[in-house]
Amino acid sequence: MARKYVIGGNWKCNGTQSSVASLIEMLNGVTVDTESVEVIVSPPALFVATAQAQLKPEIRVCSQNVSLTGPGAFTGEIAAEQLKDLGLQWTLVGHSERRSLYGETDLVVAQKTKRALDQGLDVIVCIGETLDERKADQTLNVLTRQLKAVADLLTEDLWARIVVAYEPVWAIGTGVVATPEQAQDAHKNLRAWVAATISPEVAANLRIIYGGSVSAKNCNELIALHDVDGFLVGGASLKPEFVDIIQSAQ
Ligand SMILES: O=C(CO)COP(=O)(O)O
Repeated sequence: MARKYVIGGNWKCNGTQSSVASLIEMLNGVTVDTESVEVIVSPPALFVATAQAQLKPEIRVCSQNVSLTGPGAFTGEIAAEQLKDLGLQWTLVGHSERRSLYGETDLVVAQKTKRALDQGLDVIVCIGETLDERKADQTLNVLTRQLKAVADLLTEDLWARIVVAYEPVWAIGTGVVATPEQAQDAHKNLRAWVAATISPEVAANLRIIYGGSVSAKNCNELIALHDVDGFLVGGASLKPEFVDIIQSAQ
C-alpha cells in the first residue's frame, strides 16, 4: 500500500486574530484530495480551538506540543486529554525548538510521545541533527539516537500512529534547504534503521516527512524523492505558497 502524503504547517509562535482568520479563510479555499494527502496545521495553542472550529474537516489541527502530564496543577501546560476533548487528532512532539530552547531531552520527547499515543493522539515526532553534528558525520547516529528513545517505549502496533519529521536544524528557518540527495539519504537511512530495529512492515508504512526551508520553489523536487512522504513547513505555511506546497502532494 502506498504511503499517504502528509503536509504539515507549523505556525510556531506566529499570528494575530486577524492574520489567523485570513489563514483559515485561505486554507478553507484549498481543494484537498484526502485520498492522496493529509493536510495538518499547527497553530499556536491560543488559536487551536478557533482553528479546530473553523477549518474544514479535510484539514486537521495539530498541537505544537503536549504535556508530559495529565490534567492538573501544571501551569502553562496542555494535556493530551484536553486536546482530545477538543477533537484534535494530532500533536507535534520534540520539535528542535522545544529541544534546544526548552530543554526537552530525548527521554522527555519519548515519554511525551508515548503518553500522547496512549491518550489517543497521533504524533508527529521531530528529529534532526545540527550543522556541527552533520559536519562531524554524526547525522545518522543523532537521528537514530533520537528515534531509539521513542522506539524503546513503544510497542510495534503504535508505529501506525506516528509520523517522523526529519528536520535538520541547520535548515530550519535559514533558507538553506537540504539538497534532494541529503534529504533522500537521511530518509532512506532512517527507514532502513526502522526496518532493522522495529520491523520491515513498520518501515514500509512509516511516513517520514521533511522539514527545513521548504518552499513553493523546492517542494516539487523534494516530494518526488522515494523516501520523502511529505513536509513539515514553517515560514511558508503562513503564506499563500503553502497552497502550492499542498498541491505538490496531490
Ligand atoms: O521548523 C520547521 C517546521 O516545523 C521548518 O521551519 P521553516 O520551514 O521555516 O524552515
